[in-house]
Amino acid sequence: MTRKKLQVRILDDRIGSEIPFPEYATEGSAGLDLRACLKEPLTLAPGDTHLIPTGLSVHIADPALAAMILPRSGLGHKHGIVLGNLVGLIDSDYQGELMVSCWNRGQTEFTIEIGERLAQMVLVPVVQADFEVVSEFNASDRGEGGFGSTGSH
Ligand SMILES: O=c1ccn([C@H]2C[C@H](O)[C@@H](COP(=O)(O)OP(=O)(O)OP(=O)(O)O)O2)c(=O)[nH]1
Ligand SMILES: [Mg+2]
Repeated sequence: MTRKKLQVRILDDRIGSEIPFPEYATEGSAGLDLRACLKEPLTLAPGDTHLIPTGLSVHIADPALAAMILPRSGLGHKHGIVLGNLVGLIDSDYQGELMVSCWNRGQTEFTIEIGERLAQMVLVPVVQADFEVVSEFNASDRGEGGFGSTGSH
């Protein structure tokens, strides 16, 4: 197993005690759960979106990496708590606090407790593009077909 060293700053002194430090839940987990670093519980009414601090910042530093913030399936499916931006992308040069945009897309209010696991962060490889402007592409099997062009089933 290869792990990447990732610099992290702890911005709230409750992290590591009252609010656990993020860790992989199992050996095979892809994501690190990010927790709500709130001063008090926060109730999201149906339709509400709130930007919630995590109490942590990371500096990925390597442009060949990024982090994605993804919803947790249980919160999203059972309680309608997903991300206001659908997916969060953390740039390798971002040094600010990791924030989670929480959107209650459900029909009932939901209370986010202090330290609740809200979302998960996944480190992903990135390839930056170097655009080469051309007038034509070499022909491919698909060509310009998309959006269902290969049939309805
Ligand atoms: O869920 C998220 C999404 C983004 N960010 C931080 C890290 C990211 O590197 C930065 C900018 O995000 P993005 O590029 O998606 O937002 P933008 O609206 O394009 O803002 P900017 O103009 O700052 O790039 O905000 C978070 O903390 N949480
Ligand atoms: Mg941006």
